[in-house]
Amino acid sequence: MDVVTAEEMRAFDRETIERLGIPAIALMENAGRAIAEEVIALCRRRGAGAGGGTGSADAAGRSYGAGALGGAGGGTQSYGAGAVGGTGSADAEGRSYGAGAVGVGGVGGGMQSYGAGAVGGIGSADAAGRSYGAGAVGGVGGGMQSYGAGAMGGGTQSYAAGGPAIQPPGFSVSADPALTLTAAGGEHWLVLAGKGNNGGDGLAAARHLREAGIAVTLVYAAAPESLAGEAALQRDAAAAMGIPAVVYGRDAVDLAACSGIIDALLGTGSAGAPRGAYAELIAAANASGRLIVSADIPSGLDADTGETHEPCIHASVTVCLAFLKRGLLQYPGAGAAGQVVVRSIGIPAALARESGVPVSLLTPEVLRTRLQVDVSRRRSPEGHKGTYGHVLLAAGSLRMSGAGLLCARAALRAGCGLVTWALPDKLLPYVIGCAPELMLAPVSGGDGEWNAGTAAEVLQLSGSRDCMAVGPGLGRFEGDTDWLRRLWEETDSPLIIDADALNILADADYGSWSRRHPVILTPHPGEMARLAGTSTAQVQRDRIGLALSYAAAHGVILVLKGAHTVIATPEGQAYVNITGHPGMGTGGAGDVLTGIISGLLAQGLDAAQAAAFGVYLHGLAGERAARKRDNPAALIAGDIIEAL
Ligand SMILES: NC(=O)C1=CN([C@@H]2O[C@H](COP(=O)(O)OP(=O)(O)OC[C@H]3O[C@@H](n4cnc5c(N)ncnc54)[C@H](O)[C@@H]3O)[C@@H](O)[C@H]2O)[C@@H](O)CC1
Ligand SMILES: Nc1ncnc2c1ncn2[C@@H]1O[C@H](COP(=O)(O)OP(=O)(O)O)[C@@H](O)[C@H]1O
Ligand SMILES: [K+]
Repeated sequence: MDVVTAEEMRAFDRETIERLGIPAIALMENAGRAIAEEVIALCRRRGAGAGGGTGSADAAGRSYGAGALGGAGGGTQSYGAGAVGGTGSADAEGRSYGAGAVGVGGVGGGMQSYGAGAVGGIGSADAAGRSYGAGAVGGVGGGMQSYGAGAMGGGTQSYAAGGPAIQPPGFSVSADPALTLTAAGGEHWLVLAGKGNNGGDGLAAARHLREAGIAVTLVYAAAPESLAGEAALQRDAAAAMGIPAVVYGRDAVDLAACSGIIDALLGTGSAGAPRGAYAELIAAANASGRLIVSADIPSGLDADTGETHEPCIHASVTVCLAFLKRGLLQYPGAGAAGQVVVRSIGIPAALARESGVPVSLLTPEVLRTRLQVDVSRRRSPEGHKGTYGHVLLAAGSLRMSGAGLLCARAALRAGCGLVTWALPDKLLPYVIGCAPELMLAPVSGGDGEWNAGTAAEVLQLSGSRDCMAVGPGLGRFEGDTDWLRRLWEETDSPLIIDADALNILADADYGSWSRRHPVILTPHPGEMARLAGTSTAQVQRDRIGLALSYAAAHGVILVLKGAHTVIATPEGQAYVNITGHPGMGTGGAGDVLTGIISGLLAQGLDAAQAAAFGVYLHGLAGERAARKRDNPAALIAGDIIEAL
């Protein structure tokens, strides 16, 4: 899934309108419809009657991709419960990716399920039960009557594993379930409309909600006469339908007197902190305690950096239009957006590909198709330990031997054939037997610390290894710059640099160091700040932007760790990972990541593949490890290794 800036988004808008000839109003209509569909799905899920289900796409609260919100329908009539969810894809962890595939939805247990499973029916799942591609999970029709293409005929369970949809015999008919709410009586939504196109999207959504029987009131942030272009057309259409409207500042408005709020105040055209009526409406909407659905981005969010201005909407759901915006992936914006659903509005996805949008969400599909990673990690039936490569690790010191041990064990669990851990010889008696699978290579360090003279020994060891990881628990020592420079310039395999080895780099002018093989740097934000000569806060201000520019300028693969880790390549690509868990904020979790990446490198993945796939697997393992604990706060780094 491509991730765009506001400027890229505007260019794709323009191209669609000017080159393809699709009128701007058509895009806005699609946007309004998409927003309305998500609001209706929300109303249905919170038990307004029809769906009865409380389905949510993602136990971890993340959902990217159209249809991710589809839930299970258990009511007597479930129009579209699951049907809406029928356009997304989900992996076994419940995360949903991508437009056009099948969401977690699609389970219809109602007496009549229109669309439950209906959309599903084509696709495939891998052996691990993860489902990729269009239609993968859908197709479970449990209703007494199932209408719709792909509905699996009312059987108890019918899985559409790759097969074509089976039509029930006889006459069939389908309605427009995504825009239908059978019991809309209790719903009254306010649509907060700005005067730009974001407001226009909200106004278009209002008409569809009204059609679904939901009471709607428009709240204009500016005088309606000040709207122009397509937004003005939407204003007039809403007025012609008799949708009630008030103007903030002129009429009395109580934002708590509703069942939900559509935030269509500011979108990608927003500049700086919200001003005047916009700021007041945002603050009042947040204070209302009502559910907020944002159009495109939460108003007050910087669409590129993810900075939240004061004030910024705190949405439950953000219906992101056409392409995922960078600011929705970067904290704190990611926290203000709630569940993100990316919906197509008629701007071809190929535009982003063709124009070389540099940032992608790291999904299994992106790993497979853009990075060409074999995510199934197939082992050759005739493979042996030599097939899967040999990691050399230079790590650990007297006070931080555990970092080396964690890293080495993680490399083994990542599936490499062999791991040799080079460590100061004084440590040897203490770590012997800690991980019997490891090979230990003591280097001269009488006091348990590293010293500059060990470079030759490490280089000697590296000669017959497939990659080298340096840094976890290393400590600093006299002459460490020259020591690292020798490893950098003379190792004949990919190098991964972490922890204190990053701090050595930060103090060195390493731009002049020569290097023939790829280097992966894995800084956390504090280490990144030292590398880039800036503050941690500045690093966190726009992690994607910084990672892209640093990796390109220094010719390295950069793994900027932390929630939503960014992997950037020297060629100018970046991948944003969304696996992981806050429980992973624990000492040694980064050492585990370094081990995983080196284990993958040894198996022959290239540096970008190993970094991206390593980060992805590390996050998944962290999630699994967190689920095993009574409370995720109890998670420790070793648990992540065991969950690999
Ligand atoms: N063809 C298009 O351009 C499409 C645009 N779309 C929507 O249009 C949005 C972008 O629309 P616009 O470019 O019109 O911009 P916005 O609607 O985001 O906002 C621009 C308006 O807000 C005002 N404004 C900007 N910053 C402000 C601040 N800090 N405080 C108060 N007022 C501020 C500006 O004066 C202007 O009137 C997208 O986010 C999306 O929702 C969609 O309808 C799809 C198609
Ligand atoms: N909130 C979070 N969500 C996802 N991943 C996290 C979160 N907090 C930490 N992590 C991950 O845990 C690891 C911590 O690494 P690091 O800070 O280097 O720890 P250490 O130096 O103790 O090994 C990183 O991979 C980071 O991305
Ligand atoms: K908005």
